[in-house]
Amino acid sequence: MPEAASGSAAAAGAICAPLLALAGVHTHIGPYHILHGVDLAVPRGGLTVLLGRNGAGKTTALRTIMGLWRASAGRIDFDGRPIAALPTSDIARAGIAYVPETMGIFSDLTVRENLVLAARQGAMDADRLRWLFGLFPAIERFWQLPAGTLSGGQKQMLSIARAIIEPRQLILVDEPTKGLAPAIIANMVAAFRELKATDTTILLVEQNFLVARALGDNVAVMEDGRIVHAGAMAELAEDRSLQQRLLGLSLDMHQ
Ligand SMILES: Nc1ncnc2c1ncn2[C@@H]1O[C@H](COP(=O)(O)OP(=O)(O)OP(=O)(O)O)[C@@H](O)[C@H]1O
Repeated sequence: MPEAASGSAAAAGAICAPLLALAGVHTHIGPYHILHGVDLAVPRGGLTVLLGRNGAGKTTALRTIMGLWRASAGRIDFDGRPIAALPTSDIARAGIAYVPETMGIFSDLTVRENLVLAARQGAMDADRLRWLFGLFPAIERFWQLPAGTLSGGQKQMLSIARAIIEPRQLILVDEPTKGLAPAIIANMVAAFRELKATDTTILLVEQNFLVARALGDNVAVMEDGRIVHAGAMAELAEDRSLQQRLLGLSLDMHQ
């Protein structure tokens, strides 16, 4: 192959390289072997949904990416750099934010204080804040109230706002719609759509298949600590027998 052609092929490969790639990742929690060789590629831009039944290992995968559990084997690359051995603080500094299912907000502090603490320099950019208020109006409305007084949906929105108070390359979000009323879920979907329109790549654990289908560009399905399916969301959304096989879903039940 002529040199110029092989150079441009390499350049194309670099452009298409996933933002986050897990290869053969195992995680043990104490004596328990939870992840059994996870291979997962999260493309740059867009939203990848991680689906799977309860206990499949989705939360463990997010926590392992974030360095909150240590991978016992395998490789995790973010933006072309190995991160599996880095402390969580360095992984966050590299540009990954994590919104745990437990949300991690401080109930006794005000909404404002929760956001100030999440900003790296302790100072919030005014334009960014205005954009966040547009995304989640409740944040502005309850600015001076203790976060503990917010509703479940508002707390969830605050926890996402904390993750994106500064631009991030990748956010990992664990079941943000769990237990929320349909109207609040619709707000959440709208906010994720807007977030998708920015440069942020999103890896979303989501059990609500309608939400997953509405937001996902790509999907990966976990079972027993492994990825058993990965591909375009459109393909899974159109294939009921694949849904049934992978997720035990009857889509009609979810509409
Ligand atoms: N701290 C822990 N100690 C022991 N086992 C754990 C711990 N955390 C998770 N597990 C086990 O690891 C497995 C995967 O759990 P994980 O929370 O990652 O699954 P999940 O797919 O996120 O499920 P869910 O939707 O129920 O949260 C489960 O069998 C769970 O019981």
